[in-house]
Amino acid sequence: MTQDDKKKAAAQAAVKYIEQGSIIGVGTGSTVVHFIDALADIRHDLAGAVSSSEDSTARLKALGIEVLDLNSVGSLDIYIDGADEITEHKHMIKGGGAALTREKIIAAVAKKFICIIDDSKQVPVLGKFPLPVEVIPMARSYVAREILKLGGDPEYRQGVVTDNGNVILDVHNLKILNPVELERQLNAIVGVVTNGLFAHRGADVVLVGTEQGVNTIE
Ligand SMILES: O=C(CO)[C@H](O)[C@H](O)COP(=O)(O)O
Repeated sequence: MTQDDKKKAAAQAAVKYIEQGSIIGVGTGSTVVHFIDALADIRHDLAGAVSSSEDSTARLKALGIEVLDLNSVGSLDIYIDGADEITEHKHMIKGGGAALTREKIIAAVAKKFICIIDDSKQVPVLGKFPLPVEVIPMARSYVAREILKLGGDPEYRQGVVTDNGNVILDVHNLKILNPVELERQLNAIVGVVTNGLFAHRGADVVLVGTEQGVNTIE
């Protein structure tokens, strides 16, 4: 079984959490692509979707699923998205696909966050995967210097502009023992839009694709 097979199995398992007539939040990434594909069978049961990226929006629309502005949605029952790393406490690093800010906004609104991953994403401590930080372009060098003071090694993700018109710094060499505090510290740097730590608002349910099938962590 490949890593992609495991992603697909986790993504398909998420469909059963969707209630008829609901509006769903949809993340970004290769695991979410499998999830959107799995929506084909139930697309007529959905009242619409809120999307975290232009890529997911295009895929949802191609299936005939209406994509709604988050501002027009009073509440959101469920958000489904992948992760780059996740701990047993359901704290995550996200943003490998540069969609972290919209992902974090939708996750904040949603009542339930379902994280879909293959088992390579499970880690004891966050930080091996470089932590993405979305930054206003003119603040890039200043933010990089502030991140150095926090003990991380920021690297400018060349050639990437987020859907919000900003840039990404990937922060290497962090051993993140207190993700809630680091999330707060990074967001307090002027010029940071948000960072890829999802600790203050972690996942509620994790669906893990493994060789043996899909494990559910509630
Ligand atoms: O946070 C994300 C995008 O910004 C993705 O959820 C994360 O990068 C995982 O991606 P994939 O499903 O391709 O492994």
